[in-house]
Amino acid sequence: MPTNRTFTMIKPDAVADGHSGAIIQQIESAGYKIVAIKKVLLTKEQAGQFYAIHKERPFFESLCNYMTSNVIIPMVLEKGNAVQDFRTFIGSTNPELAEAGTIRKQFAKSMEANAIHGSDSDENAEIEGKFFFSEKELEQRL
Ligand SMILES: Nc1ncnc2c1ncn2[C@@H]1O[C@H](COP(=O)(O)OP(=O)(O)OP(=O)(O)O)[C@@H](O)[C@H]1O
Repeated sequence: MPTNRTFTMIKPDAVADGHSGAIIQQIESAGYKIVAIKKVLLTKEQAGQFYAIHKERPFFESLCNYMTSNVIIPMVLEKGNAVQDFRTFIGSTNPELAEAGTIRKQFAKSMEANAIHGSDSDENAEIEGKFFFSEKELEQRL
């Protein structure tokens, strides 16, 4: 059964460029409630763990370097049909292909530095949320 939560993180480029406030405002305006939020500087090891599924890909090392280049802002969000709707809301991984008005169309710089992450399934949303937040932090009722 689909849950109503997804996991996102504002990536280092968007934080460094001062876009985190605008992105959070758009997320809230689109109807997502913020269940949990923090600011984190990942270690290389943590970035490698988070993106372990990509470890054989040619961009893996560069991705881990990028993800540790500045702080990120991980969040757990709540809304009906959260996972699928949020993927549409942020737009394509490649910003050149992202629809007008999406977060990536507005703020992404490249395929790698693409401003924001969104979980691709309910199962991954739960795993990724627990990567950054304790059970207690995720208990919040909105
Ligand atoms: N070909 C590539 N070159 C460089 N970086 C890439 C490439 N493909 C993916 N990435 C980076 O790895 C991340 C994870 O890739 P994935 O295919 O899971 O994309 P996604 O599901 O759209 O992104 P995310 O999981 O961050 O929401 C991308 O968001 C991007 O930062």
